[in-house]
Amino acid sequence: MLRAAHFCRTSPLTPGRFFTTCLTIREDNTRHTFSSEAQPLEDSADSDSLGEQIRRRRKTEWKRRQGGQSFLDHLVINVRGGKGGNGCVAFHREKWKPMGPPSGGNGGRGGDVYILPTAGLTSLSSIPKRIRGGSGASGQGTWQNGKTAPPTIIMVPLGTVVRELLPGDPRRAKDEWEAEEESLEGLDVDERRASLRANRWVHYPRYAEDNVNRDVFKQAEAALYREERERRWARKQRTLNPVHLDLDKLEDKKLSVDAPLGTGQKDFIGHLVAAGGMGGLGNPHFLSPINRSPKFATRGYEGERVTLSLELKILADVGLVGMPNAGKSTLLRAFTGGRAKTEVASYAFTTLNPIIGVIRVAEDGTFEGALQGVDVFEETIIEEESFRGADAHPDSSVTLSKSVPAFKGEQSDHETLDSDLEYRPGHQFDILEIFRFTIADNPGLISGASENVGLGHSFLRSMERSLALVYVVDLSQPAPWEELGELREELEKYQPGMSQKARMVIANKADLLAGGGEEAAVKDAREKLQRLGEYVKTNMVIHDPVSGLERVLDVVPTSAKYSQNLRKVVGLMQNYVEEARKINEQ
Ligand SMILES: Nc1nc2c(ncn2[C@@H]2O[C@H](COP(=O)(O)OP(=O)(O)OP(=O)(O)O)[C@@H](O)[C@H]2O)c(=O)[nH]1
Ligand SMILES: [Mg+2]
Repeated sequence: MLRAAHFCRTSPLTPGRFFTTCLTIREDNTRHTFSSEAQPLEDSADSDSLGEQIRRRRKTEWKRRQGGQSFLDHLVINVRGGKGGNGCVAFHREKWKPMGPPSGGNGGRGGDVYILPTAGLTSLSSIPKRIRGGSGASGQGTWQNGKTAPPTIIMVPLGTVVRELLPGDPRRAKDEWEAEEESLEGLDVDERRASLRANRWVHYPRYAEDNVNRDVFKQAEAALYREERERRWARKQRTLNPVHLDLDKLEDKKLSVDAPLGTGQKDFIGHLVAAGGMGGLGNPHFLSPINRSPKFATRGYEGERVTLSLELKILADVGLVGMPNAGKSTLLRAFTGGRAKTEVASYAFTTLNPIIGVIRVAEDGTFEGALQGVDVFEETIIEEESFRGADAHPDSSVTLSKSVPAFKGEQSDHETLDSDLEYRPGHQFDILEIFRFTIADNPGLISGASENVGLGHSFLRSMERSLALVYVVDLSQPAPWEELGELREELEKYQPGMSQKARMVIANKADLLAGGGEEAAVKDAREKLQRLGEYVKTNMVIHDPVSGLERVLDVVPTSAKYSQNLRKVVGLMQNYVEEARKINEQ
């Protein structure tokens, strides 16, 4: 196996220009270094925000190196039940009783590992990749049995699907028996036997050699292997019935009346995924008419080892799909009035994990996000700085809002709303709300994502169950239609037929084309939009599986930054969601 360590360092060359140097040390000690000049950072940035930019860029680079394997909606974890405690070899000692009976206690059971759906959690980020149940305590003299380890509970968010990975899956770790087999590889018969014995038996001090030559020990060993064969078979049977849990409800089961007494377990603590190992047997267990003084005991068994894939079903009704920097995150922020905390910045792959926002709509099509009073959705760093400035001077008039003319021909969502003072975001909106749906902002999808270019395309997993997909393209690009074709291709490569879920094309950043309102610019913008519409009409037709009819995607120009024309987008999205929900109900 080729193991490699990576060290990356981003260092300033000249102010504003940065070099990323990566050093890879392979297992065979060969070193591989490469440097790449990163995109220049903003010149105007002060040292604070420069540091912040470097931090963010490093985070993005780290995520890119994961090759699309580390989205927080999907996690593969290795779980081990706790090891059982060892049995004890001891003899009772009392005054005037020199040859007391064997009195070694049994080992305690290893801790079981449970998985419990929990309200209030939203991500899998807090779950470690390796989880191990506690070990049972070893037995002691005077018949003292070891304590059973307490259970370990993995708390997962509601909506998590848990699947056990089966043999053959490269991500699966070896189970307890396979791991032992692996450790014995390359040993000859005697070494193998010695190793197996060392893992299974505890001997009275200085009696190890004597024990292994005695018949009573050999009989006990044969019995142990017979029993082990049965347990091995039972463990194999378990793979025929692997763990598969769909944890989308809170469970409040009462313990069955048959629950063993003294488990001390009153509440439901979850679903058992890996049982702890049995404790070892103390030496009284081997007492027999032909062996009055057993000088051996067994060790505790390893707990079950399973590899689980945890998948968070993010059930967003609508998913935004677009190239990096198209403005998906800005759109989500504008739809939710800045409530959705998703980062916005002018470099590619700012968004590293899918993020969900809720859109609430009133009867007349007003959506709550438009009432938050934010007119301009700036980049996160700029917004943070403005907030800091406003905090420092409470009397100053620094606000995020600034008036920007709507791009010609399109309505501003805020202009129409200013007069409607009865609308208020927050709880007041509850009485007006007639429809609600969720929307997901995704990381950027680029051409070649299926070969793990960029962040790969595995984040689309959370979109599989979306009711509708919406393409977001940057209208200020010279040929936005080319982006569309690439996006569709990547969707299809991820899952054939997925592009059929697309319903709309948002042509964002329209303000950049005709924000000033000059006639020539407006004319150009209109022509570009028309060309985009024609491309969509001829190349992006989808076949509605229900009606059997062909369907043309809607094309809507918007400016996410200045919240323009979003009302129309929300209205259309509402239609798609209503339609899809109706079909799903049938
Ligand atoms: N002028 C203008 N700029 C916009 C608009 N929407 C987004 N931007 C800018 O475009 C840049 C990228 O925006 P993001 O929202 O981060 O883009 P994204 O698609 O989420 O990018 P990734 O997360 O990297 O995939 C930021 O600098 C935004 O301020 C818009 O409608 N008009
Ligand atoms: Mg983004």
